[in-house]
Amino acid sequence: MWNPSEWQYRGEGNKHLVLFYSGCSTDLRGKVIRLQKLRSDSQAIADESLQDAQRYLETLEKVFAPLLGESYIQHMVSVELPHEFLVEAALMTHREKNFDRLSTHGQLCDDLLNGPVAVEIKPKWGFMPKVDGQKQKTCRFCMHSHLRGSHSHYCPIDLYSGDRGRIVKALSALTITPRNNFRVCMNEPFTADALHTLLAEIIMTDPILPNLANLQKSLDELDIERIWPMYEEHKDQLQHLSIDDWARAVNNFKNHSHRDDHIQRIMEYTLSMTFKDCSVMICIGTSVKVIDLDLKSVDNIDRWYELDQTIVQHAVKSGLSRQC
Ligand SMILES: O=P(O)(O)O[C@@H]1[C@@H](OP(=O)(O)O)[C@H](OP(=O)(O)O)[C@H](O)[C@H](OP(=O)(O)O)[C@H]1OP(=O)(O)O
Ligand SMILES: Nc1ncnc2c1ncn2[C@@H]1O[C@H](COP(=O)(O)OP(=O)(O)OP(=O)(O)O)[C@@H](O)[C@H]1O
Repeated sequence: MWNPSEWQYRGEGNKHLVLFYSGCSTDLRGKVIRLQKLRSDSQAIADESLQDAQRYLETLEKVFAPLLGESYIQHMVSVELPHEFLVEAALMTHREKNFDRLSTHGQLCDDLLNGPVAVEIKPKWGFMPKVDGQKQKTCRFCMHSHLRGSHSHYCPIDLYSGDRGRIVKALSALTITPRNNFRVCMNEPFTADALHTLLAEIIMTDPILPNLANLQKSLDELDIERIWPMYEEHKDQLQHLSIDDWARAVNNFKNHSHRDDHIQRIMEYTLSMTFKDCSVMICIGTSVKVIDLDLKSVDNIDRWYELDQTIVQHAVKSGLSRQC
C-alpha cells in the first residue's frame, strides 16, 4: 500500500508536505497524504506523532467545524506510515529543505486539486478593523504588500466584496501575481477570462468568503492593539491550553458570553488568525473546502503585535494613500 513510487508531490507549506496517489489502488485513487515536517530538535517520537495527528483531527471537529460548518471541513483519517516510505517522501520536497524528517503519522484525505479545474485561494484578511488612522483606509494585506515591496495588485477587500467586477479584478490580479495566494490546476483547456467568470459566480453564490470574513472580523473585535496588552498581563494563564479549552472558547463566542473576559478575547483573536491564513479549495462543479486550519499558538501574539506595528508605521511614514 505504501509504495513511495506511487506517490507524487502535490504541495507544501511551512509545516506539511502533501503527496498525491498516482498508483492503481482504487482505495487510494484521488487521495492525498499530509505529512508533518519535523526538526531534529523536536522530540516527537512515534507516539507523539500519533497524538499530533489525532489532535489535528480533534481540533477540526471540536473547534473549527462548529465555527465554519461541517460541510467546509474535509474528512481526514490518521494513518501510520512505514519508515522506508517516509525516507523516500522526504526527498520529494520542492522547498529548500526546512525539516529533518517527517512524522510517522499523517492524514489521508481527498485530493482537492484533482478535478478537471481546481483552484486554491489563500484570500487573507477580508475586513477593515475599527481602528482610527491608516487601518481605516488601507487593508492589512495591501499594507503588508507595500512593506514587502510587492508588485501585487491583489486586494482581498475586492475578492470579498460580493461585487462581480471587483471579484474579477481581484482574480485577474491573482493570476498576474499569484504568490502563495492563488494556484490553478487545470486538466481541461480554459481561458483566464472563462475561469474568472466561473470563479466569480462560485464566489458570489457560495457563502464561504462572507463567512470567513465574518469570522475573522467578529473574532477580532478588539484588534491586536488592544489584545497585546491583555496578553502581556495574562501570559502565564495561557500556557497548556487544551482542545476542550478552545472548544469552550468557541462555545462562549457563539453564545456571545464572556465578553469581558480577557483570556476569552485573546483566544478569540488567536482563532481569527487561523481564518486569516487558511486557504479555500474550489474544485469546480464538485466541492468548496477550507484547508490549513491549524490552530495557531497564543505565543505568537508578541510577534503579531510587532509585525502589525511595523506594517502600519511603514504605511504611515511612507504616506501610503491607498483606499481599499
Ligand atoms: O503574518 P502573515 O499575514 O504574513 O501570514 C503568514 C504567512 O505569510 P503570507 O503573508 O501568507 O505570505 C505564512 O505563509 P508563507 O510561509 O509565506 O507561505 C504562514 O502561513 C504564516 O503562518 P505560520 O507562522 O506558518 O503559522 C503566516 O503567519 P501568521 O501571521 O498567520 O502567524
Ligand atoms: N486535500 C488536499 N488536496 C490537494 N492539495 C492539498 C490538500 N491539502 C493541502 N494541499 C496542498 O498542499 C499545500 C500545503 O498544505 P498545508 O496548507 O496543509 O500545509 P502547511 O504547511 O500547513 O501550510 P502553511 O505553511 O500555510 O501553514 C497546500 O497549499 C495545497 O497546495
